[in-house]
Amino acid sequence: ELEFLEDRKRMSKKVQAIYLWWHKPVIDQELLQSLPNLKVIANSGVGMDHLDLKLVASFGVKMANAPRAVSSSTADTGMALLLASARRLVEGNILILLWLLKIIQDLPTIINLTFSTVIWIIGMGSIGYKIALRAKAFEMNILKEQEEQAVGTTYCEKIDGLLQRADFVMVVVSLTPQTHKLIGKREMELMKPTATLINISRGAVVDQEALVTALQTGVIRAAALDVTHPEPLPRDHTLLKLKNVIITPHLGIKTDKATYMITEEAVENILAALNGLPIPSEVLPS
Ligand SMILES: O=CC(=O)O
Repeated sequence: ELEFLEDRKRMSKKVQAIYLWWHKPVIDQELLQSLPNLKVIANSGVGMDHLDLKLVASFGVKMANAPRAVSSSTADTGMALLLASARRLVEGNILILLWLLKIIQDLPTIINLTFSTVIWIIGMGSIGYKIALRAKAFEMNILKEQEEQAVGTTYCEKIDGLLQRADFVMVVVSLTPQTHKLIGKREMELMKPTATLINISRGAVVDQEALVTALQTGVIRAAALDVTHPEPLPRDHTLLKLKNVIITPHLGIKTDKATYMITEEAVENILAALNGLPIPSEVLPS
């Protein structure tokens, strides 16, 4: 039996599974208390930062996300941003007019990806792994230390050297209290002045104030962001005005096939939970 609900207050007590469609409905204590039969919440994406995992688990409710459906799409978006920034595609699309009108003669230099260009992928989960595959295909160098997978307490000791060596820093890590503003002023100052920061995780993983300053003062070359904090940014936000930034509206997984694939994965997770089987993409509270 399926119910499509806009108004969470109308949710029947019989509900056993919720498919969270782009963070809706909001799951809080009140809702969980009102659903005594709830067994599983399946999320329509990979990031679970909108859910209080511990709270949900304390009600004996299982949770699942959809990494199979979203990893490749998100990795493609990350690479598209990397390429667009390196090859100045967005700027080039504007410059073509000035060039054909002979207003400009000299075109800007674009950045090479091959020949010892180094990418550091922060967050070697299912998306990070797919980015690594793509970066390899572009003959980029992936930092060996990646495998050490350092998010957590050992992170601070490791992060500095990697930031200093990377030409492209791709942020893919989940947003948690530990990764909030993980990339701040200090981290950006460690980066090469020629480096590019790409964020496809969550806006709050990067300190946006510090990013604005870093981009304005040449601390780093450029940024390419599919995520910001908040989304969308207010109209007068400086990030929207800087020439060395590309921003897309959280397009990460919004492909033509995504809705189908994500829903299919969510249904698999829900059916497994309802039948008491192992949930393929179960997410546990950390
Ligand atoms: O943002 C997209 C996701 O969390 O999968």
